[in-house]
Amino acid sequence: MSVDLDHIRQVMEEADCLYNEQQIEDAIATMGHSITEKLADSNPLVFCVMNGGLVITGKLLTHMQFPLEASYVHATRYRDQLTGGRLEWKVRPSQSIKGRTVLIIDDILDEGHTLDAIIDFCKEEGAASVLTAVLVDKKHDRKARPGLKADFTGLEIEDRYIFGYGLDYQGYWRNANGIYALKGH
Ligand SMILES: O=P(O)(O)OC[C@H]1O[C@H](OP(=O)(O)OP(=O)(O)O)[C@H](O)[C@@H]1O
Ligand SMILES: Nc1nc2[nH]cnc2c(=O)[nH]1
Repeated sequence: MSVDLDHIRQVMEEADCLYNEQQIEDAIATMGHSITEKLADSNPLVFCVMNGGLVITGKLLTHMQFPLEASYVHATRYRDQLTGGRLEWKVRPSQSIKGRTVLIIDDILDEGHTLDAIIDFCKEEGAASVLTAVLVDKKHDRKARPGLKADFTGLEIEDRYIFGYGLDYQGYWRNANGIYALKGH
């Protein structure tokens, strides 16, 4: 499918900036501090959830100055759409997680089906403990489980379709250096 780059540019021009770069960087530093307090002595295995977790994971890792192993998993359920579908695993963890402390990092906890499925998988594989960190938590009452929260959350966000800092609009603008809401959504 060909992409209309004029449309992609127009989406950015019309979007509302909900958090700017400084606000996000401050939130990431605070998350890094909290994670360090909790996990510094646990030799964790840290998984980035591709693709959206790419930016937050890279930035967060530099605030985690203790021994850890970093890797990635790839799971998707939106596939360039504005609403989620069935979770598709593209890459499962490649190393053994049995007995390990696992930290899963993603860009957003929206309904939470993605994180829930990854948590379940890690537990089934015998992880000693599974913790989660997300840059943004979307405020609404459609969570996969009532009260579902990540262990570490950077920012709360209103119930709109957002992009930037790893989050995409039709595969674009993951590189935007702020968090933006799509006009009209
Ligand atoms: O809480 P949920 O409602 O499950 O949604 C959150 C997930 O949706 C996005 O992934 P997406 O499936 O769009 O893939 P991507 O990371 O490649 O953008 C995002 O990166 C999270 O992983
Ligand atoms: N880009 C993007 N991906 C999502 N995945 C789940 N919710 C969202 C959202 O608001 N924006």
